[in-house]
Amino acid sequence: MESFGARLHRAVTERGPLCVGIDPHPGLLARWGFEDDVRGLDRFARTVTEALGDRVAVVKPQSAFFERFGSRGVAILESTIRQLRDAGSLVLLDVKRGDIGSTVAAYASAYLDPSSPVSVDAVTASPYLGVGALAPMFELAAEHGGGVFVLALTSNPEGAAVQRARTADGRTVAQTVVDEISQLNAGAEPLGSFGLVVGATIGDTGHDLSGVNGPLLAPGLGAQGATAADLRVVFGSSLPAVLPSYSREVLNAGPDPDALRAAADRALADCRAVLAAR
Ligand SMILES: O=c1ccn([C@@H]2O[C@H](COP(=O)(O)O)[C@@H](O)[C@H]2O)c(=O)[nH]1
Repeated sequence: MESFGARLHRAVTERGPLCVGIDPHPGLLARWGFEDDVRGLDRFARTVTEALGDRVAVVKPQSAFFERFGSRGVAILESTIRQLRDAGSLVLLDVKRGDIGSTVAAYASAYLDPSSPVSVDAVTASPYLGVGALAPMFELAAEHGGGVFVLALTSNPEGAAVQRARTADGRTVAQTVVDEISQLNAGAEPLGSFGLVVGATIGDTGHDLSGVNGPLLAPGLGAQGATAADLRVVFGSSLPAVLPSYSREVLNAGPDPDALRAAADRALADCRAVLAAR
């Protein structure tokens, strides 16, 4: 079984370092001229999938925007995942799950067991019940070639109070998360399967990401105010591992598929210019 890290490395080599989110905000549905209902959700997700599924390395559906329509929204999430995988992009489901270990095992089977209808290539996870509590997710991901991106330094301003608090040994909470994920990826080639979420908005926080040996998902670009140039400030020598992530910045260009593709191409070009100049 090929690891997620290896599959991601190949996807980024072939398609470029870019993740585009599918975030069907009510405001975006309105802007696209779609109703804020299940049909509008379906049209939105299909439009993004058909425009970008065959050219972007990673597509990141935001589960919340599907869940808000109940079981019919989740059914659309299922079909969106299928279509994206058929089109060749890796699917990173943004669900930010985390719980006690026995419940994490159930989340793991939901998203990382290939027999599940909502099985994806990778998920986002929250470490605030302890990184160790996510072990069932790491284990199932390793077994099936999946990936897990754990929140470390999130892009929102509220995150800092928790994530940059100091633990008893003087490290920040975020640095303990970084260090635990680094251990999981030790020795993996060409890239570990366990990633971190580090917002592009956070500036130079002095955290040491040099040993992660896994992908660094960078949301916060575009709508939240960060630019590709900020990636250099946030990530420094770890730039090669960065997977820049845009949602509204690209989605605002829709629903015209050509305009969506052009917006994704622009985002990729902006990031490539920074990542190539490292
Ligand atoms: O730290 C984080 C973690 C996740 N996100 C998610 O990424 C997208 C960002 O959307 P934009 O429209 O590009 O702002 C969204 O789904 C968030 O839930 C994040 O922003 N920051």
